[in-house]
Amino acid sequence: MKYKTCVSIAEKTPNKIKQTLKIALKKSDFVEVRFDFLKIEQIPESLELIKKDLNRIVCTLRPKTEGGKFSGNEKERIAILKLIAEYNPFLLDVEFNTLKKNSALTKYLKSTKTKLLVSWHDFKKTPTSAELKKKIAQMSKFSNNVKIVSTANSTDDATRMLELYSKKGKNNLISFAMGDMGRISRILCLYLGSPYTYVSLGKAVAPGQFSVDEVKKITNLK
Ligand SMILES: O=C1C[C@@](O)(C(=O)O)C[C@@H](O)[C@@H]1O
Repeated sequence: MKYKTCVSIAEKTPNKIKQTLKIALKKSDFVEVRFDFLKIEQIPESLELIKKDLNRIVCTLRPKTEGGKFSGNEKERIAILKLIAEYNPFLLDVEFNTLKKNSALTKYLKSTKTKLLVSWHDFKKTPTSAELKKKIAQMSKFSNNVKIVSTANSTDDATRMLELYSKKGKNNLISFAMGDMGRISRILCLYLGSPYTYVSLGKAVAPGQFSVDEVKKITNLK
C-alpha cells in the first residue's frame, strides 16, 4: 500500500509557485496550490504557468472567513473559482459554506463536471461526533470528495476525527485534526483510508503539518 501525500504550496508570486511546484511534484503524489496567497491579478498568470501539471494539483482559494488569505470580495472569489474550474484540475477545493450559500456556483461547477473537494474547517475546536457526522452527510450532497478538518485540544479530539472513517460509506473522506494534539491524526488518517495527507516542504502551512520527508520516513517503516 502506498500512502500518498499532498504538499501545500503558499507562495506569493507566479514564478515562485512554478519553482516550488517543480520540487514538490518530485517528492509528492499531489500538490495543493493555495491561490489565496497571491494577489488577484497574479492568479490567471499562475494558472497558465502550471497548467500542464494541474492533473496532480488541488486548487484552493480560501477566504479569510475560513482561515485563508484571499483579499478580494466574494464576487471576485467566485469568478476566480470559475476560472480555475476551466482548467479542470485534479481537484478544486471549495468550502461547504460557499457551496451552501451559492447555488449558482454549485450548479455551474456541476455543469462543467469539475472535480470538487468540498471542505470544512474548525480552527478552534473539534465538534461532537454527532455534529461531525451530520456535517459529513450534508457535505456529501455536493461531492463524494469530502474534507473535514478540526483543531484538536486533546487526544480524544483527534480520535473523534479518525472515528469518522468507519462510517465513510462511498465517500473519499479526508478527516484529521490540526494543532499539536492532532498531529498523530495526520499520519493515522492514511492507514484508515484517507486518499492522502497534507504536508509541507519544510515550512508548515497549517498548524501541525509535517514535512513530506517526515511523513515518508514514517510511512516507509515496516
Ligand atoms: O484544508 C487544508 C488542510 C490544511 O489546513 C492542513 O491542516 O494541513 C492545509 C490547507 O492548505 C488545506 O487546504
